[in-house]
Amino acid sequence: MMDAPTPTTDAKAADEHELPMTDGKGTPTSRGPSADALLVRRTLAEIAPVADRMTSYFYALLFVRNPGLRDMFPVAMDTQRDRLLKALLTAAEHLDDAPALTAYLENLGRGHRKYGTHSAHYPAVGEALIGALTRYATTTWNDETQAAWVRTYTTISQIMIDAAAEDERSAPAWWHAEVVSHDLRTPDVAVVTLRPDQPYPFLAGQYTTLETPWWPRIWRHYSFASAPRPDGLLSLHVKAVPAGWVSNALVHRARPGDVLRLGPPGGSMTVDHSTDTGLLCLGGGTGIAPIKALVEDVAEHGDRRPVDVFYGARSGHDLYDIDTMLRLQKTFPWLSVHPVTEAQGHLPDAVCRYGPWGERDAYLSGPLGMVRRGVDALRGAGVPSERIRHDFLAELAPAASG
Ligand SMILES: NC(=O)C1=CN([C@@H]2O[C@H](COP(=O)(O)OP(=O)(O)OC[C@H]3O[C@@H](n4cnc5c(N)ncnc54)[C@H](O)[C@@H]3O)[C@@H](O)[C@H]2O)C=CC1
Repeated sequence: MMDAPTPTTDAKAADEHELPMTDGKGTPTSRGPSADALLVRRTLAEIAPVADRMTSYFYALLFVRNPGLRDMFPVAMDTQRDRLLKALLTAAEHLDDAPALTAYLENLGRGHRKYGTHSAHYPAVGEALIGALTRYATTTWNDETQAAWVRTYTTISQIMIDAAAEDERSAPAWWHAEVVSHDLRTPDVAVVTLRPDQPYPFLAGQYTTLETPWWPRIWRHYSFASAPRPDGLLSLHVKAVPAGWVSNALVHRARPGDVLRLGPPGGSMTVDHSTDTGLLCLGGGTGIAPIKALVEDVAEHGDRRPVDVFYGARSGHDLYDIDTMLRLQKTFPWLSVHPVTEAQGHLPDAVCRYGPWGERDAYLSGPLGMVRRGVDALRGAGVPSERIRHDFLAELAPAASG
C-alpha cells in the first residue's frame, strides 16, 4: 500500500542538519528537535536492530486484523515487504523537517491513489504500527512515547489523505500506457517509449512509478528520459538488474502493444527557469535519462546558460546513449558532454578535474554510491549544498531500477 520511500528531494533535504527545525506544532525553531521528535527518534534507535522482525509482525497484525487489505499488496511480499513501514519510519524520522516532510508525504499520498487506498485505511495502518512498536520498543515505550507516535502518525496520515483528496479533483489515480516502441540498446538496457491513455503532465527531471502486467501490484520508479513532448509520448531507460522482476520484464519481455500502468509523476530534480545559472549534470548508467530530459528542457526554454554533462559508464559500450548526447552537443553551443568510462576513473573524480563549478546548479542521477560520492565531491569543489539536486532522500535508496 505505501510506496517505497521515493526519490523526491534535493540534496538539501538529504542532510537533515541543514533543514529547518520545528517545534511539535510545526513551528520553526532554532533550538533543535521537538519533544515528539526526540521520543520518536529514541524509539527508532531501539527498533533498528530488530527492524526485520518488527516488519513481519507489523504486516501480520495488519492483515490478521484487516484481511481485506491483503489484496492491495503484491502476492510475494519479499521485495517490498518493508516499504510501508520504511516510508512511515522515514517520515517519523524527518518529523522536524517540515518542508521536506510535507513534500515527501504529499507525494506519497498522491501516489497511494493507484493502490486503491482511501482515507478509511489509514487508521488500520496506524493501529498496526503502534502495535508493532509496543511489542518491539520495549525499553523506550511508555504512555508519553505512545502519545508522541500517535500525534506523529496522525500528522503523517492527514497530510497524505489531504494530498490524495486534492489530487483526485484534477488527476486520475493511474494512467494506462501502451508500449509503442522498444529499443534494446545493450544486452540489458532498453529504451521504452509509451503512449499514455490520457495526457500525462510532468516536468523534465521527474520520474514515474510503473506496474507491468506480469508482476501485478509491484511498482518501480523510472525517470523520464525526455522533456514533455508535443505528441505526449513518454520514454524511459530501463536496465535489467539481477533479480529485478520489473526491470527484466521491461527489458526482455515487453513489446509494442503491451499495456502498463503509471502512477503520478514525482521528484523535484527540475530546472529553475527563474535564473540563468549554469548547470552541472552527472548521469551514471541509466541515470543519464533524466539528465537528457533536463538538457531538452533548457533548450526548449531558449536559455543559453552553460550546461556541462558528465556521462559515466563502466565501459565505452555501456555509454548506450552517447550518440544522442553528442548530437545534442552539436546542436547546442552552450552544451558540453564529457563521457567518462571507469578506465578513466569514477565519475565524481573526473568532474573535479574540470571546473570551477562553484557558480553552477548541480544535478546528479545514477547509482546511490555515485550520487553520494558525487555530492561529497561537488561540495568539496565549492558547490553550495542548496544548489545540489538529486532524487535520494537521506540514506534511503529507492528501488529505482526494479
Ligand atoms: N533519477 C535517478 O536518480 C535515476 C537513477 N537511476 C539509477 O541509476 C543506476 C544505474 O545503474 P547502472 O546503469 O547499472 O550504473 P553503473 O553501475 O553502470 O554505474 C554508472 C556510473 O556510475 C559510477 N559509479 C557507480 N558506483 C559508484 C560509486 N560507488 N562511486 C562513484 N561512482 C560510481 C560508475 O563508475 C559509472 O560511471 C540504477 O541504480 C538506477 O536506479 C536510474 C535512472 C534515474
